[in-house]
Amino acid sequence: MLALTEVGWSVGGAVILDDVSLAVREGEFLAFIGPNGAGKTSLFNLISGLNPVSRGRIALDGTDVTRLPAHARARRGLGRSFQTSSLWPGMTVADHVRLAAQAARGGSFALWRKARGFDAEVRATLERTGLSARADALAGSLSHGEKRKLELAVLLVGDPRLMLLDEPMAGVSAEEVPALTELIRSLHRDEGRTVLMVEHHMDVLLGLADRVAVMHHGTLLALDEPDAVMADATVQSAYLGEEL
Ligand SMILES: Nc1ncnc2c1ncn2[C@@H]1O[C@H](COP(=O)(O)OP(=O)(O)OP(=O)(O)O)[C@@H](O)[C@H]1O
Repeated sequence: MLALTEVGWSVGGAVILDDVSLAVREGEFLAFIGPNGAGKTSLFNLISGLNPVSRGRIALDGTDVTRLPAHARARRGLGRSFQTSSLWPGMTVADHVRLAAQAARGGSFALWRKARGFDAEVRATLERTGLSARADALAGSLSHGEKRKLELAVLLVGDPRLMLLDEPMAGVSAEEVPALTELIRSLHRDEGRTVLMVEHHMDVLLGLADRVAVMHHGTLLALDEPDAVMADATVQSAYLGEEL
């Protein structure tokens, strides 16, 4: 479904990503780990089209999308979430989903005009993400876990087949991690979506991922099933003194 061939990214002469090649099959859950600054978010930016690659090729469903902008990749089924929250604190949960639905269906993203319609879709999406009881709450009043759920709800409205989740557990309290983990698991297992996820919670990842990609200094250090990656001597030595 996704193939990266010798992908690299440089900024002002600094090589941030170098020679990253990997292939993801449809329905797979691939986790990305690596120390801070290893290049995980930068790689997601290249895959989603937020930044152009400096070298290499990216293909989606066998089609070269290397030169396609982010919105064109989104139309082909790619959706991504961001490490930092992208919600409007003064807008309700339901209105976030309604506006996302309006934008996804090609309507203008009119903030000044309350998006009408889409009630059934909003209801279903909030139910799907466990947010029904919070429909009328302002996003700013949500817990971290609920905010992460709402970001997923906004993403799901576009019905992405390939989801790039950048640290979806960031800032979430320990009590809220299991519900969020289950939601992400069901997006993959029950709905068959392909998921690429950057996450620092190793215990969460090991239970979700089919394979784990280890990034280190802008390169792909290892890519294998979770147990094999954790047992890999190179990975262990790269992480010596680092928290996995
Ligand atoms: N626009 C940019 N210009 C210059 N350097 C950048 C830019 N974006 C990222 N970098 C650098 O690229 C490196 C990789 O950053 P990136 O955010 O991709 O790492 P990461 O693995 O996602 O880290 P974290 O786990 O902390 O989110 C870092 O050294 C960062 O400072």
